[in-house]
Amino acid sequence: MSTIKSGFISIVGRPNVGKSTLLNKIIGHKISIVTNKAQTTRNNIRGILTEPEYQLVFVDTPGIHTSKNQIDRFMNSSAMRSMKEVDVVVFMAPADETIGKNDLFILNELSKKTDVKKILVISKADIVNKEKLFLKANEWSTYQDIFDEIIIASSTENINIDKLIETIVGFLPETGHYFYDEESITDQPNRFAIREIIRESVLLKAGQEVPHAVAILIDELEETDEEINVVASIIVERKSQKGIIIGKQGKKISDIKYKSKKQIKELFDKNVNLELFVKVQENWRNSASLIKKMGYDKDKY
Ligand SMILES: Nc1nc2c(ncn2[C@@H]2O[C@H](COP(=O)(O)OP(=O)(O)OP(=O)(O)O)[C@@H](O)[C@H]2O)c(=O)[nH]1
Repeated sequence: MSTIKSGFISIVGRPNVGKSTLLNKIIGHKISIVTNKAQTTRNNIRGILTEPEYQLVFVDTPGIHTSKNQIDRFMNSSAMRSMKEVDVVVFMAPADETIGKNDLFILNELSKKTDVKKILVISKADIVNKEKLFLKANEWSTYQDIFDEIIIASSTENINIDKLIETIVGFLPETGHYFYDEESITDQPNRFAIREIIRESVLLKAGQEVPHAVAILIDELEETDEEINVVASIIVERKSQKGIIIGKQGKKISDIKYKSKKQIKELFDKNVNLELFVKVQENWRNSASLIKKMGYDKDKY
């Protein structure tokens, strides 16, 4: 039986090189955008591609993906950190532009990363002729040692996109599990976002005291034009953790509820009714490192 491969990927590069277009192409209709409001202290999840054999979780690298004055923001340490926390970095540079100082800056940073796989995508291959493409590939070959793979691709013409996906999958670890269950990311992005908000509130309010092995299950979710009704369970591994999350006279759980409600309200701009339960389920997932990998790093708080 084959083992599931899964991991985190970020797509980096100067503005306008085609990062969003590539991501949309890869994710297709499966895109599940979680708004910025839902994710304040860690990498944003931009989209997830789930297949029986693998799951690719694309995360935002703040300042590299969307910023106009990209280099300034790239310098900020959270962008640097987020590059460390992924398994694969896809660096994009367009076939029709010269290698600029911004590229060189990112290249220099990439060259220092030994713990991630790096793929160079020479993008927009469709807009230059073969001769120019050859010259461009040649130009980039100076930097080939930095990369584990170089792929010439076009998102709009669907050139080498499958090859890119295959390459990414090849670089991912065999984890044997998905990070996100498929149901929650395909047709129910709201459920996904709410779950993330609650999880974040739990970790902010009780993260120091409970190991980061907390799972959130949305038991009920009803949405009308005016309001959202949510019933959710916070799953912990041990009884003692349940006590910590509930807190003295229910103080902590009520803080968690208040914070979650506020954020869900902001996100959807509707009234929110939220019921939270804390349940113990031993060894629900025996992997604190997995949680850390998903960005719940207490060092960030
Ligand atoms: N011809 C061609 N155009 C492309 C391709 N990929 C992207 N583009 C175009 O390039 C422009 C920029 O693409 P985006 O995907 O927005 O680039 P980005 O890197 O996400 O840009 P920022 O959000 O500013 O960082 C758009 O006009 C796209 O249509 C491609 O493969 N071929």
